[in-house]
Amino acid sequence: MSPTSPHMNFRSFVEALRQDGDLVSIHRQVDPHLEAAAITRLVYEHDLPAPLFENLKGAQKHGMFRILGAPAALRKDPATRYGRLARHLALPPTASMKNILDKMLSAADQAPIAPTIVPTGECKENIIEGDQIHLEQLPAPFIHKDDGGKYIQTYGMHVVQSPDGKWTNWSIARAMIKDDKHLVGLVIEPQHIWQIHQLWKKEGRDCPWALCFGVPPAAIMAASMPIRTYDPAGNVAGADGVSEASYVGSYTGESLQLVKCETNNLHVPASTEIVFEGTLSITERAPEGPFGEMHGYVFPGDTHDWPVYNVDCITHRDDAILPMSACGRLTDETHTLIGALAAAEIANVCRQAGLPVKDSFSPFESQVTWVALQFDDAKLRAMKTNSQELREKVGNLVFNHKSGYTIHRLVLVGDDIDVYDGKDIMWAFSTRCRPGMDETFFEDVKGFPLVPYMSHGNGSPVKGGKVVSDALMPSEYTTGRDWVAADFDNSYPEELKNQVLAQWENDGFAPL
Ligand SMILES: Cc1cc2c3c(c1C)C(C)(C)C[C@H]1C[C@@H](c4ccccc4)[C@]4(C(=O)NC(=O)N=C4N2C[C@H](O)[C@H](O)[C@H](O)COP(=O)(O)O)N31
Ligand SMILES: [K+]
Ligand SMILES: [Mn+2]
Repeated sequence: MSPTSPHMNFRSFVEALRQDGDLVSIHRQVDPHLEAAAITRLVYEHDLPAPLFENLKGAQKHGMFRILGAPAALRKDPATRYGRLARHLALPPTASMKNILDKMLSAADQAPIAPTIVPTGECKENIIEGDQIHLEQLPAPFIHKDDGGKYIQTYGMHVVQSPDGKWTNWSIARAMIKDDKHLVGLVIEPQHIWQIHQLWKKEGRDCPWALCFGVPPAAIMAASMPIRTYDPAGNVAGADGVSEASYVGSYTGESLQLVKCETNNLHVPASTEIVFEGTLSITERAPEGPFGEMHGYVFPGDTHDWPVYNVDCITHRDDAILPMSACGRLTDETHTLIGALAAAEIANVCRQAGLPVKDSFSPFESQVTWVALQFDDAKLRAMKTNSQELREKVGNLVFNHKSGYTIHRLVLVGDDIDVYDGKDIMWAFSTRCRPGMDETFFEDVKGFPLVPYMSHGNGSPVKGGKVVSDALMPSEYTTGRDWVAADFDNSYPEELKNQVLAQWENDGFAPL
């Protein structure tokens, strides 16, 4: 029996949400065609408990399957805003986003802990092979009314490995059902699944593949992060980083338990809810999309050819649960995970390059197209640099690194700004960054085609459109901040503030 703690076992994670009062089990029959996603979308837009659809129309015997919506979205109570994410990492429900991202980064300079191969696990409770496989008969969700198909894959973990076996990658990439035996989905440059697919193209063989729905929550966090592992010697193994499995081992402090697939030599977490095994074709492509995506848009009819996945075998737990991200406008996993984890890795890359970046976050108000980088003001001054030089240095570093792929604006701020507070970032950007003069634009870097102004805008969908906006004031480069903020914290003497706070409720105000 594999570990049963919530961050290491998806089923235990669902039970932990129930205990937290952060789960709504729906027993009435719900239609996976739009209805389950509609409920989940409303949950996202109001930060409500995660919906567990226990009785999907068309669900088969031995429970194939139930759906958990909103697996890593926000909780309404500000005190436990990120509690569902915290549960992915065995952090307390009151953990801040900084606690969560620091935990994810803690592995970057620790020795990796390799996974352990075990003989069997819960994911082997049911095995369906060959002509028993009928993907079209599964209660797969149709998520947005203008989508191009049933996106069964929005929160599962792809497992692929380089032909030499040295590099195993775990990542999330969308895929929809193509027909009874095939999926089709984005395999896009520079993602690791794309890099490994390219290696198999050179080999001239289809890429062995597994897709794991309902993996240990600590694993799906690394799957969503553009990590590179820096081994103690500072080398980056593999082409561009390796082994999310070992990275997960580092930040959980325990070795993940994996079992071998039935039909290939890949390994998957033993407690996975549902495993698809097969190959990612190096030749076959098919029309895919559109899909209501992370920036909040679906462009009807916007279909493109992408690689086909061939499903040879399905294994699953009894009463299996499929996690679903009905992504779009704020606030879902494409914001809480993609933006946040890219921001964390970008800060890591900046620090590795010697830049005094203390903190970073991707503000939800920017639909995670921006990252704010908080500089240590004293160390900035010691650099004896200037705005233009710093903008060029940061832009050339980040916009040419894979972790910067999804980000189109970097906002440089001082350490009086809380990067986790969107209001703070907008205040600094709006009042300290002179449009044009304090900005450096980058046209000769890789652009992110999922951003609507790229895919459906006026320029190249895949090149340029990026900017470093410096919201550090000139004084921060030289003498230090030469202003006082006109707010309660900064514009009143300490003892007066204490007196006002002590009198607050007596004066008739509600507690702050
Ligand atoms: C958490 C999460 C991450 C996602 C995605 C989604 C969710 C919920 C859905 C809902 C399916 C929407 C699309 C959004 C879409 C997308 C496409 C490109 C870039 C960002 C997002 C894409 C996707 O379809 N393709 C892709 O290549 N990467 C995605 N990521 C980002 C990657 O998981 C992330 O980049 C990792 O770092 C990859 O690992 P790697 O570094 O290569 O080992 N999806
Ligand atoms: K990853
Ligand atoms: Mn990777």
